[in-house]
Amino acid sequence: MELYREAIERFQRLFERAQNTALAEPAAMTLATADRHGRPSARTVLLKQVSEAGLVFYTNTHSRKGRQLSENPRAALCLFWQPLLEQVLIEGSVQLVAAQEADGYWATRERASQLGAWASQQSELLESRAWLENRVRELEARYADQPVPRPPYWTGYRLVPDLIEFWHSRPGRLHERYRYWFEAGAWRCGQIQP
Ligand SMILES: Cc1cc2nc3c(=O)[nH]c(=O)nc-3n(C[C@H](O)[C@H](O)[C@H](O)COP(=O)(O)O)c2cc1C
Ligand SMILES: Cc1ncc(COP(=O)(O)O)c(C=O)c1O
Repeated sequence: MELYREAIERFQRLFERAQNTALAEPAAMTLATADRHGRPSARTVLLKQVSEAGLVFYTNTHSRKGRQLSENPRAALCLFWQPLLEQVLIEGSVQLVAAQEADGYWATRERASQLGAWASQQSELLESRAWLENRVRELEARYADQPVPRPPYWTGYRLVPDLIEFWHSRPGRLHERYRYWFEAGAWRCGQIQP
């Protein structure tokens, strides 16, 4: 676990550096999932928490990614912080966060985003923008003067890493790659050819 702790701390230090750049969304990460047949898909999500317990993002469990994760609870993340010329790849298994933890994060979200989570059946076909806007108006009326509760289908996922790779750009494409991975009951690490 010492190597794992080292990898997470290394990630946290890099993430802090990324947050001190001019990047608009340093927490943006590409999340790759696959369905039960192994057919992959990818999209951007925001990293909301990172610790030795894993990396947390929030989304709709009925979305395409949510359905894929229920069929196949493994995922991969890719973060590229251009001003730092640093890339991090993370792979692992994914689990739902505890309801209390999701409630805690939900409470910090902007009210408009909370209503948006109720309004949108994420990843389903949309008949028209007007329909969606009307739904938001209805929800505004329904929850007027009261907190917006967390929808049962909106929660967090925690990716528990079994591979973390740090990539740093170097001249001649001779990049530095340093990989930590879990194998046969132990964490290992080593450099990888560019
Ligand atoms: C910078 C950025 C951050 C995003 N963050 C999230 C997020 O944290 N959660 C989320 O559900 N969608 C987020 N999205 C939207 C997703 O990329 C995606 O469109 C949505 O989750 C539906 O994906 P799916 O149909 O593959 O499930 C973000 C998009 C961008 C461009
Ligand atoms: C649909 C959706 N859900 C969730 C998020 C991220 O969470 P939050 O809105 O709480 O920052 C985003 C960020 O872009 C998003 O587009």
